[in-house]
Amino acid sequence: MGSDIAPALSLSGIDAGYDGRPVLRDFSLSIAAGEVYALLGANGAGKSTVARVASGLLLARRGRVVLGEGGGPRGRIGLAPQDSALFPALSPRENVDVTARLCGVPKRDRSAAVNRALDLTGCGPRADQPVRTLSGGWKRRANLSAALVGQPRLLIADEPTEGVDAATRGVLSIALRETAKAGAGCLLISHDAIFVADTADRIGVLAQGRLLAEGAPNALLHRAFGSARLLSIRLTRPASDLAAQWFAQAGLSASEDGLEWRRLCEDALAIAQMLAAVVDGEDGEVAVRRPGLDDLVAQLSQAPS
Ligand SMILES: Nc1ncnc2c1ncn2[C@@H]1O[C@H](COP(=O)(O)OP(=O)(O)OP(=O)(O)O)[C@@H](O)[C@H]1O
Repeated sequence: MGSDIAPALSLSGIDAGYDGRPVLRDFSLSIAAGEVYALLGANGAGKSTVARVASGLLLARRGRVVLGEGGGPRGRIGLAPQDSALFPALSPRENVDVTARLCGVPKRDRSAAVNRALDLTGCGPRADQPVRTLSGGWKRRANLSAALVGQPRLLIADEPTEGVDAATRGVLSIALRETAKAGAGCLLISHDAIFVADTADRIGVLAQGRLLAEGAPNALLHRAFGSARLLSIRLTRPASDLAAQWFAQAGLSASEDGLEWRRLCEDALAIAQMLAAVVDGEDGEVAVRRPGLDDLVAQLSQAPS
């Protein structure tokens, strides 16, 4: 993203928390117009707190929140919260229409704006039945449509893919990409590493209220892991003493429950071949894969900050 583009969101030097307990300390983040920025991090890292500060739901004790060019009205933020903000007795179309009114979309443009927002998430086939009768995936689509109807300059989507299937995930990814292409900045909060890898231009990894890494997903993965591969062995019951000895000698570490053994290394394939017969004898499975964003989050969250 070019630095000449005005940020859709700029947070600088933010201190924020709850009941006097700090969560974010001297926290800064900038999202360009046209950019999808994903915040990743373990449970409790502070991701939703960033979203609350950005959307004005939580007041920062210190620091600056600047929206759009010099800061736009709050109506220009579209918020798709983690817990759906829809009226269960109304249909997606009626819910999106209510949000359009609240955002101040003029009456003459409202029907087109509602249709456009429903189309963006592919919500059309379920647009006219009560939200309470919809499955989780369709509710997620409707939730995002409501956030999009005001054509926000900043879209904040908190866990938009929680509990959705692969097809819906694909549709929601395209909806976010289209929204960014139309010039909005998107703050995406997600534990869904596949969705983030498909959707985000940049990611930030948050731990204990601090950004530990920031950059394009592939660049961050390359920086963290280079050409190393992740070797993992999955067992249905803890390894026998002899197998455990083999795994430990090959440099693998066991998970807490003893059912998974892992090692990140350059020669993962060779080690997997060497251990194949031992794993087979334990009735287990061995796999070698490229480390992903969830591995990056786990690695950074474990490292002392
Ligand atoms: N309303 C609240 N009152 C008090 N403490 C809160 C409140 N909301 C969040 N917290 C605390 O603030 C910290 C950060 O929470 P936050 O919800 O921002 O994390 P998160 O990264 O979004 O987590 P998750 O992935 O589980 O949604 C946690 O320790 C949490 O317990």
